[in-house]
Amino acid sequence: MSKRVSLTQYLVEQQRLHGHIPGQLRLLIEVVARACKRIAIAVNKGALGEVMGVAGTENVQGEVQKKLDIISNEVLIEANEWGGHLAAMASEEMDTIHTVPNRYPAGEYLLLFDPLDGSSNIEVNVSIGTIFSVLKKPNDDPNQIEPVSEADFLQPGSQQAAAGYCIYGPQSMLVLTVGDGVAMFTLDRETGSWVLTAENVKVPADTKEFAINMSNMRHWDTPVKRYVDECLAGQEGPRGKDFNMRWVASMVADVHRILTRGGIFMYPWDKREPDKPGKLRLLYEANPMSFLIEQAGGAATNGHQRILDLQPEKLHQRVSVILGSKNEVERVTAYHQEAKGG
Ligand SMILES: O=P(O)(O)OC[C@H]1O[C@](O)(COP(=O)(O)O)[C@@H](O)[C@@H]1O
Ligand SMILES: [Mg+2]
Ligand SMILES: [Mg+2]
Repeated sequence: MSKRVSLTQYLVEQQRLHGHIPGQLRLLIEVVARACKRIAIAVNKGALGEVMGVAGTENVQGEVQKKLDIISNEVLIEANEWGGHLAAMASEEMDTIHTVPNRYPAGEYLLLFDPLDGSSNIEVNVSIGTIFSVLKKPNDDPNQIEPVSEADFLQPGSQQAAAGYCIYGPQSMLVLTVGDGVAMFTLDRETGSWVLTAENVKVPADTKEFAINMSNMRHWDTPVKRYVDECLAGQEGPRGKDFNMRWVASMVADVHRILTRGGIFMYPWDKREPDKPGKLRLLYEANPMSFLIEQAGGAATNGHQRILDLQPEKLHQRVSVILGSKNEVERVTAYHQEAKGG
């Protein structure tokens, strides 16, 4: 890759080649990328800035909010509020949707985000990130401005127009798909621009690396326990090969590793909270990551169904997540079928 290609150049070229990035979508992606650059700078300041510690409030999920959860949420709202490209936003850190004030021309898109992913790693200087998903506003009749409702956001992940994440690690990187493969950009801190550093990213179908929070093992369902036991049995076991394990506890970092070298990531249902399908959120964690993984040739299920086919019922609903290298995801999913007697 000789000539340095900026995010805008890449989007314009992709539009020329595939025609999937109309002006408003390009603008939206550029605005989100700029907001992530501001969050990257705040994260990078660490204890030198006012970003560490708790905010003293709880979000709709009942989780203690970190200062950086709030700061990142505000940066994204502020950056996108002037409208022109989107009609409303939804966030992990906001109970309900945030519509763009109608003094601005409402745009065609809806933006959903996890403003700060991996919150438990903020204070320990481990990679964290921002995850985003873009949907089209349904029945977008330009002649009648229908007020946007929460129901407009409840679209299956297969309807996403774009998805991505920004990882704030040793490098800040933006990883993006608009449905024509996955591209990665690295933030050049000297010029402040996102520079294309990888495109047509592919996840290998096979892997010897699994990621799951092992401390929950006693709470797992049989199919997950069986799969992990077989990985741990290694060469002498039914898989006939040794597996390695990784768990960063930042979904962005675990998924970034998988997009970079393969692997399987699991945050399955467990009986600690049996009424909850899982810990991770469908609309702004599982759907965008599943779109990226599938666009890179991987797979993503909840153990039973393709995540992108799930019909959302609530804005903050949770889901069991199994994603990554295709053959491993299919194996874990098959174990769920077998357990169901399928
Ligand atoms: O602490 P655990 O149970 O290992 O959970 C880690 C998971 O929780 C998360 O931190 C949840 O995301 P948030 O930090 O955005 O709430 C994921 O990034 C990560 O995969
Ligand atoms: Mg998260
Ligand atoms: Mg979060």
